[in-house]
Amino acid sequence: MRYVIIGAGAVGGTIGVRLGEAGHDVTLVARGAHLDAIRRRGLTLRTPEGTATWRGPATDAPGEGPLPADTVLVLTVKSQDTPAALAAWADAPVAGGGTAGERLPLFTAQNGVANEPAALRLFARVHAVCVWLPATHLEPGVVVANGYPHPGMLHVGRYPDGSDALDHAVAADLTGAGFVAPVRDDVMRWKYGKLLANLGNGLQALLGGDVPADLRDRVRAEGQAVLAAAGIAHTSTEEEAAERGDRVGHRPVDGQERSGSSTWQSLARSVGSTEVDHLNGEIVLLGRLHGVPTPANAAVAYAVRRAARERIRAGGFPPAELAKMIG
Ligand SMILES: NC(=O)C1=CN([C@@H]2O[C@H](COP(=O)(O)OP(=O)(O)OC[C@H]3O[C@@H](n4cnc5c(N)ncnc54)[C@H](OP(=O)(O)O)[C@@H]3O)[C@@H](O)[C@H]2O)C=CC1
Ligand SMILES: CC(C)(CO)C(=O)C(=O)O
Repeated sequence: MRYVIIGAGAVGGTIGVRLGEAGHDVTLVARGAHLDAIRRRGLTLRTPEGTATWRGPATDAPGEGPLPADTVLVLTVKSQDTPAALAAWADAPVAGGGTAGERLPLFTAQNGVANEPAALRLFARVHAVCVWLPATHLEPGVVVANGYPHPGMLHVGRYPDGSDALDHAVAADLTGAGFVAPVRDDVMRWKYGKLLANLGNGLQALLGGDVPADLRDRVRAEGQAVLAAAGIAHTSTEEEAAERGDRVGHRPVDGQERSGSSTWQSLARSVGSTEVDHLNGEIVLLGRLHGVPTPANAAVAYAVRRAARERIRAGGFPPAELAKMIG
């Protein structure tokens, strides 16, 4: 199998470099200064165990020629970038006829739960990955992965449910590349559990440092109430933690702990958008559909959107204003 990693940032860069180091055929998809840096100097992955630099094909779009029929596409852009990335790759021709959307499998290794239905509009074969992988991408050409002793846990399964031989084959490749990669028949249950964990991302991005427990508990309690009202199954914090055990911890890299959540990193890099509408915003959407009020998640989503628009750097949003909004 050949892997095309669409969005070789923190998560995609870690997965791509580790698969490449394990001997797999990997192409990285990136854009802008990050793509330029990868083309010039390779992609450098810094981990608690040392630094590796991957040198191989990097692109920003499918080429003119057809994609090999054994290509596996792995989508690792932030959720707000999913529609454009899917559109760019769905109609790419595949060797032997047909398009990527018709023939190639697409694995969504992302947070949130809206990427899979979006992918299924354009790709017939969608697999979901629940990603526990603490990584950071702040500098072009460089990714830092703090996971230890494994770089991360990647639950793999068919969307919307079930699992097949390809899930097992991809999980085996990920395991060979150092990840903990269980195959799940109910991968979306894991992803909804992860969604609850990620409701703290926006708060962490706004305030920096550790999220105050009372604020984190408020957004999670709303999330739990909404999922219960919607009848959506999710893993519990205890089940998640037991599964990860001591396999997915983290350590400093070159003396530095991980700086902040993936949402924090979007503000820190001032990219102008964040994933918040697919995290806290997903709870707001489900709350509106099922008649459950979600004022705390709505306030966090609003504040993160404002911070991204006004390019307020991560951790710089006025805490008093936030506390007033959340109430
Ligand atoms: N970081 C983490 O520790 C974790 C992240 N996740 C999830 O993983 C997913 C990816 O997050 P993360 O790796 O942090 O994100 P990053 O921003 O680090 O990486 C995504 C990369 O994709 C690039 N990109 C976006 N759209 C395109 C496109 N159309 N073509 C080419 N490149 C593109 C981005 O470029 P640009 O910089 O220009 O936007 C960026 O370099 C998210 O859903 C996140 O929530 C899950 C667990 C942990
Ligand atoms: C939970 C965490 C921090 C790492 O897996 C994450 O999902 C994120 O930063 O988005």
